[in-house]
Amino acid sequence: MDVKENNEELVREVLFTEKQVNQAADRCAEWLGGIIKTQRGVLVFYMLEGCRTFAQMLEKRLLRAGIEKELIPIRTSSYQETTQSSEVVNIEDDHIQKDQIKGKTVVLIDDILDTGGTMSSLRKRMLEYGAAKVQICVLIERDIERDVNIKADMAGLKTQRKEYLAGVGLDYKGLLRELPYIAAIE
Ligand SMILES: O=P(O)(O)OC[C@H]1O[C@H](OP(=O)(O)OP(=O)(O)O)[C@H](O)[C@@H]1O
Ligand code: HPA
Repeated sequence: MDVKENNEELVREVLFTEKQVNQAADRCAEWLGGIIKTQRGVLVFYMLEGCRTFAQMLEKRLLRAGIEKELIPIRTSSYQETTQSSEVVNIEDDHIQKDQIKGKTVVLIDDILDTGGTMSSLRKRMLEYGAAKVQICVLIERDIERDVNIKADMAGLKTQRKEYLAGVGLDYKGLLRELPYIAAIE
């Protein structure tokens, strides 16, 4: 794919290379595999759209380690085509059997933990459905002070950078999700 087709002219700086992203996915898959193997009936959810790529990376690694686990998608959206989080997080979870969640450990997977709005809404929702415990795993966590009290239990990568990020599923105004590395955009 040429640079133009990939919109790479929008990239200001590569923050994490493809190799670093793969190593981060290795660490997250190992963490997730540990939870799945040691706790019964763990439910694993991942957030569409951004986390599709990271979820596939995890699934591939779990399979390689001999762990077959369904990762269940939930569509969430708060940024739409902007770079600002809205106060309201839409969670589409009609397809999920809520009574299955009661008493279970739930793992929530996402590509990025930024303001924490998305994760805290989802965690609240899972606890309302009766989850015994909610664990959070993200590919990248912004290591910043946030209004919402939330932290990843496992973050493959961390950054204190403030710029909007793109790549490995993360989009910039609907673009750049396909980049194999994580870049600073603005
Ligand atoms: O910590 P936060 O500030 O809530 O941001 C994190 C969320 O924002 C992005 O999703 P978005 O709402 O843009 O939808 P998308 O996954 O379809 O890109 C990203 O994929 C996370 O789910
Ligand atoms: O920096 C970001 N990039 C892409 N999507 C996001 N969602 C929250 N923060 C970001």
